[in-house]
This record gives sequence, structure tokens and C-alpha cells, in this order.
Amino acid sequence: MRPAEIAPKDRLIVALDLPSVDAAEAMVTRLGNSVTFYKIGYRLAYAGGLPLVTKLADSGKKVFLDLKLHDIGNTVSQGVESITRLGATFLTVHAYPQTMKGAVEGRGSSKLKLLAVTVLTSYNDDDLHAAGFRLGVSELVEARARQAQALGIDGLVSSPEEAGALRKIVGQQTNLVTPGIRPAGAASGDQKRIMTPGRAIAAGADYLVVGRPVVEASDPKAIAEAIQAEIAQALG
Ligand SMILES: O=c1ccn([C@@H]2O[C@H](COP(=O)(O)O)[C@@H](O)[C@H]2O)c(=O)[nH]1
Repeated sequence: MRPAEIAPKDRLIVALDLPSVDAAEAMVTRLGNSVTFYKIGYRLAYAGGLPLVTKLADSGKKVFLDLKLHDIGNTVSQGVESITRLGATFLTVHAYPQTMKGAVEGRGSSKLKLLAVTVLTSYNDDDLHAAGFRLGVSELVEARARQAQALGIDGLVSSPEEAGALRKIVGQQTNLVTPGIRPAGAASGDQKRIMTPGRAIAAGADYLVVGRPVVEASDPKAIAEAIQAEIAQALG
């Protein structure tokens, strides 16, 4: 599906950052038909959550497997080839050229879409410099986006702050997936580059990833539906 055709409801990806498969399944049940797209990341994957990718996909949900792979190209390629069998829609790799090239080789002709993580949303310029990078956030995100596109990556993970500039670089067909989403008044936690759902969509994001504001809420379904309503309003 082309990004412009995605229904507002399907643009919310809820991060199942929960301690066990039982807790994740209970959250999916609680969210019911409201949420169609889930993200499984480190916490759940390392707690036995990989089979849940296939279970959710078989039940009609979409799954974003956020493993942020990064290794020598051959290892990434072999890992991605294994992951193609799980039924995920999206898989993340870090946006290093060897890593992205290996991932594209491993993905082969499967339907799995590869997302390159440009610069983590918990990083600002100072964090990048402390990690030894010469470029600031916006320069590094844009440079990595150009490399990702040239290597055949399907989408980018960035903060919504970079979505507008990225759209101009990669065009309309590349999926822009943005964590760092905070409904007005929500705690930012460790996220440093954040936006509200409505502003993120207006800035050009295709998908919004939201974890703690939904899964730690007393009424997760109400929060998820409020975010979806904000998305719909921003799309007009
Ligand atoms: O740059 C990135 C890449 C991935 N993430 C992931 O998204 C969610 C965000 O969770 P919140 O609780 O809404 O902050 C989390 O699983 C991260 O691993 C990201 O935040 N930034």
C-alpha cells in the first residue's frame, strides 16, 4: 500500500514494550479492534516474544519487528533471511551502509519491508558528538536517508522533527515511521526529539510509534483512540 493510502487508524503502531508474552497478549486483547499495528522490540523479543510476531500476523494484525540489527553484512543478511519467515511487515536495521546492504540481500524477494533507523529519537546533537560523530542530528539523518534510499531500503525511522526534510529527499513512496510521539501533556521520558501526533502527521510522518503513553495508561484503548482521532484530524 502506498503511504498516502493508509487509513488513519492503521497509522498508529503501538509498541508492546511489556515484560512477558502474557502481558503483551493481554494488552492486545484490551486494545481489541482499535489497534491494527503492533511493534515488538527488545523487551518482548528477548522475553520469548518472537512467536507472537507470527501469531499476531496470522490473526490479521500487522507487526513491526524492531530489532535494530547491526553486524557484519553477511550476518545481517542471514538474520534477515530467517526473519522473512516470521510474517512481520516491518523490520529495523541501523542505517550503516554494510548493514543496510546485507539486509536488502537477506530480504530478497520477500514482502518484508526494511526500515533504516537514522538517528535514535533519544539523541540530540550533544549525544551524537559524545558518541564521536562530527555531524549533528539533521545532517546525519539526511545523509543516512540518502544512503538508505540508494541501497533499496523501504522506509526510515526518524523523529517527526526530520519528517518534512526527509519527505523532500526521499519522495512520497518511502515509509516515514516516527517514534518520539507524545500526546500533549504526556511525559517525554528519555525521548529528546518529540512531537504530538497531530503535528507529526502534519510534518509528513506516515506511521506513529507510541509505547509508554498507551501501554502504561490506565485506559490504553481510550488513549489509542484519541491518538487515532488526532491523526484523522491532521489528515483532514
Ligand atoms: O529512534 C527510535 C527508534 C525506535 N524507538 C522505539 O519506539 C518506541 C517508543 O516508545 P515510547 O514509550 O513511546 O517512548 C520504543 O519501543 C523504542 O525502542 C524509539 O523510541 N526511537
